[in-house]
Amino acid sequence: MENINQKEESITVAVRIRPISQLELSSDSTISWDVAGPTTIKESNGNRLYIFDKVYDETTSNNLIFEDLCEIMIWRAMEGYNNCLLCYGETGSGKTFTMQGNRKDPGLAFLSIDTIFAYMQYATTKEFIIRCSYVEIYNESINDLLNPKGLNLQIKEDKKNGIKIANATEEVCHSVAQIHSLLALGEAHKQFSGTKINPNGSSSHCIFSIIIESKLRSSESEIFAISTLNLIDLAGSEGSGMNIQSTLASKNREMKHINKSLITLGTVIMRLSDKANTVHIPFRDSKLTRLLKSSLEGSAKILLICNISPCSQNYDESLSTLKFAQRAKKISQVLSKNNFAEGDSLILEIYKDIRELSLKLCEIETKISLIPIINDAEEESPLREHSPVRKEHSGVESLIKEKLQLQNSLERLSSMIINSEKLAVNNKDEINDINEFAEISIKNQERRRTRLSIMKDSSPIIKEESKFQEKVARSRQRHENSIVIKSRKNTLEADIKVPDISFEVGRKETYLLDSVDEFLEFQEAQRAKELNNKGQENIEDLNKSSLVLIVDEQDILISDMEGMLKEKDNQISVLKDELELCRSNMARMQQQIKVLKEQRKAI
Ligand SMILES: Nc1ncnc2c1ncn2[C@@H]1O[C@H](COP(=O)(O)OP(=O)(O)OP(=O)(O)O)[C@@H](O)[C@H]1O
Repeated sequence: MENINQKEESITVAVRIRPISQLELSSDSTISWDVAGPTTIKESNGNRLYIFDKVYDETTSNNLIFEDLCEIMIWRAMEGYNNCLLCYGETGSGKTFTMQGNRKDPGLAFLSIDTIFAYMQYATTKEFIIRCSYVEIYNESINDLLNPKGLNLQIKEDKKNGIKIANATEEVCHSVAQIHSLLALGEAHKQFSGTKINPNGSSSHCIFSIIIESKLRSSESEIFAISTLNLIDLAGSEGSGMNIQSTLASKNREMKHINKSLITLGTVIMRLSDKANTVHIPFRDSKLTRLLKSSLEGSAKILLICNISPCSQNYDESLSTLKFAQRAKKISQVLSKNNFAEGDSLILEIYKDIRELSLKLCEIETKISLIPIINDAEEESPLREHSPVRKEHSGVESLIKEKLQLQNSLERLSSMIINSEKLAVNNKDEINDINEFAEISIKNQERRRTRLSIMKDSSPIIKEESKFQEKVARSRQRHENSIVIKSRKNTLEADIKVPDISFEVGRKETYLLDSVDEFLEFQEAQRAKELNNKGQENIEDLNKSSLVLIVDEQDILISDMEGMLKEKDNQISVLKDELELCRSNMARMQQQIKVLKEQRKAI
């Protein structure tokens, strides 16, 4: 598969302005920031413009941000690339709303989970294992949000596994509802600051990690992919940017610790953004930066969403957030797919265990079937205790017990593996067990699947996935219709690999042919069939999805051009203002020169 990410990319940075609050409406606060285009934010009372990958105003929904920036992140994650979403901003700026949202507008974490499950239903050739962990960094201590006893967890660092949190709970999840309940459990264990600005504000950095493993469904295949999607809701950044010393002096210990992580993050970002920097990068100075080290160095694609308040009373902090965002934008990363050894894969380990247990189960079933059945007469016999059959029978109970245990273990192991069929059944269960959230989530998954099939030609990852699925479907079809020529005299046996994909599906088709000529003829016919299929496909593809894509692409192009036009208009108006200023300065200077000349004449 083409490696789409072996090029240098910068961190994706977006800015989101939250709506003005009731409290702010009733105060004498004014609006400080305007969105001047899809990528530009402007000071309301000034001419300063800041440009990012995306800028969102107060009317933007989480769903729109997700489709703009996160959907592709999930696709990458499903294909084995690490991703990290960070929400940054001062207290009350909307970080948690962006991550979690509400029932009407679910946040990026919930939409990510829905999309992961939609993808798993779409990718019919693969099987998956999903594991989740949820930790917070509070007062420079890492606590397990899924286990209240897991306090002050340590960071483990080794060359093979990279950076990990030792003993953090990792739950294997097989449904959306199960992940939702983990998020709710974590929420109940979080540290809250409860400030006046934001009564429900969080005072810790919260990291929700989803580890995604996938493997081709063919049982022989040992090819697997593994990736981590980190969703990070940072604590309020106030005081971590400007006036650090004065702010720190006036805050309590908790605040200092929050800031220690964020100030270190700021320093790390600043040094990484300076390409000429040769100074040491202090990743190890805080827990947050230690955990983010490998992501920032390129092991994960980073999406940074900087949240700001629109109000004048928060101007300094918003400006500080924008400057942080500008520095982050300068960081380039060279991304690569995870390269794990077989021993690191849970999915392969589970497959191995399933194979071993199935074998044992077979042996036990054979043993049980070989034990003669005691008939009633024998049971009644006074010699029954000494009967060899009876003796054998005493062992049957323990065999049946062992069989039941094996069956339970097998069931438990295979329930960890997710595939498209199991999900279809799961979704039905979730609908039956209806709650409002499950309904929203299932509708969401359906929508994502539709988008997935519309987007398949425009995303390199989806294109590969769908090309692959089409190939497998074709090869299966061919296998069913294949003519197996029976051996006659002078038989020639030839193993014909299905072109391109036999390696991936790990399957060979064996045809028995009578002569070399027949073999060559057969090959020719296969090739012709393939070409014919391709032609058909191209026409169908063109008819079906091209129109939708062309319209979609044109819409994006138009909105981008409108944004660029707005930006240019803004720049022109800034330049016009400057020209006007220059002209009036020039007129004033000419006037002064005239006066000076007259004065000189008079002298
Ligand atoms: N885009 C938005 N649309 C509607 N309400 C929003 C939006 N952004 C934020 N809010 C509301 O503003 C308030 C503060 O937002 P939120 O709790 O997300 O801030 P935060 O940055 O996470 O704060 P803290 O750092 O203290 O946890 C909440 O009541 C939230 O519902």
